[in-house]
Amino acid sequence: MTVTAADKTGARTPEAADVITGARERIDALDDRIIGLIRERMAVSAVIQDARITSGGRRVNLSREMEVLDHYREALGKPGTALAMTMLELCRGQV
Ligand SMILES: O=C(O)C(=O)C[C@]1(C(=O)O)C=C[C@@H](O)C=C1
Repeated sequence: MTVTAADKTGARTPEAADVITGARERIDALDDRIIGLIRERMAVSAVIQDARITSGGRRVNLSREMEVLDHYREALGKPGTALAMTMLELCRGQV
């Protein structure tokens, strides 16, 4: 049995299936860019952490993390805080 575009998208018409297929391609491209930006952020964060640790400091700086969390919450609301916490974990590991 062949799988149609409508099956894959959940759409009930070919027109809706076309819209969804096109929009999903854009989402996949956006996700690739977001992942690239996250990797870039991880590398920059590592530079900061290495400099601080080499100078005798600690990996984590909680006051800065509060600023980052506020930034995301102000931009995206409460789920932004959860997103920022995941981002910080990716960048500095679990605390
Ligand atoms: O800004 C810093 O001081 C960093 O170390 C970067 C960063 C971050 O990824 O945003 C990572 C760890 C710190 O706890 C705070 C923030």
